[in-house]
Amino acid sequence: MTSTGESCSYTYEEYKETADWLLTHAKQRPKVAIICGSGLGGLADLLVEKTVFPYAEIPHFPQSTVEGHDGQLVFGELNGKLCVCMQGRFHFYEGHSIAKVTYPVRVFYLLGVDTLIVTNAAGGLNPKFNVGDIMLIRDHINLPGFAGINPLCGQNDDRFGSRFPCMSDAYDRDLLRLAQETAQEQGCAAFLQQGVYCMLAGPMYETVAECRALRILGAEAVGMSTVPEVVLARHCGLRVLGFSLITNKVVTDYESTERVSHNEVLETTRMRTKDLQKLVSNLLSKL
Ligand SMILES: O=P(O)(O)O[C@H]1O[C@H](CO)[C@@H](O)[C@H]1O
Ligand SMILES: Nc1nc2[nH]cnc2c(=O)[nH]1
Repeated sequence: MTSTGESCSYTYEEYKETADWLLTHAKQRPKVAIICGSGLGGLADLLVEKTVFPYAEIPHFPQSTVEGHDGQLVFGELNGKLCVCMQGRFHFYEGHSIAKVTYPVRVFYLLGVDTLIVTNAAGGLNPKFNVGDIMLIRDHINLPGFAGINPLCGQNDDRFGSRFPCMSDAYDRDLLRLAQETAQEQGCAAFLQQGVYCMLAGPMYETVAECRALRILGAEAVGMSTVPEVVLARHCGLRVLGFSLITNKVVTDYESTERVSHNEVLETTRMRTKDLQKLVSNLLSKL
């Protein structure tokens, strides 16, 4: 890893060393990678024939520091599909560089993964959304990217992807359709939404004025993750499907007495995690 001032990047060889270590130690060769959001790591517990690697044991792997993110990589089978699950993701606000936050994505690519499923906990900006809704991510707004915090900044490595990747197709339309169909079949269409996720660096939640501004920008859910991983996944050609669990409604009114907290966020994930797990698991059987 090289680090100059605020920027930091990994070499191709470092990603390769991690991938080769995992290929040596794991029996499975997954095609699907799943990143579990805050309080949503239970999905990885459903895998069978598991091989579990605490992040601390994996060469070059970063460490999780946030409650609700366990910090282990789980290989196994879910509903007939070989998967690798990140039980705990990395966030920029934890002090990780953006290269660290996204490190696992290139490792997944080198493992032979072709599809990335991302999940997160997010605040609902769209007034039609309810707490407990599952929002399929149709698109995102990379707000830190507007300010130059982007995992693709720096020298491009053509072995991963091109200098100027397209992002107008960031979220795979076929996978979105499949997720909708699956939700209909399992009877959870009533709380399924679709919308635009906006990433802010965090770790503070938003002010009233910020929430109002985000709505004007077209954001429908807000969180502190996901976008960097998706950008890097698209750079190396992975198909992406994303789910935001709406854990709270953002405050857009100065008279409101509601105060969001991470406890509230984790409580909502507990209420809806089984539905989300079922949705991902049912969908996997169709891939
Ligand atoms: O995006 P995930 O990791 O699911 O978690 C979301 O919830 C946490 C805040 O409660 C932040 O980490 C935010 O990004
Ligand atoms: N930024 C942000 N992240 C969240 N994660 C869960 N809820 C929220 C929220 O309201 N705002």
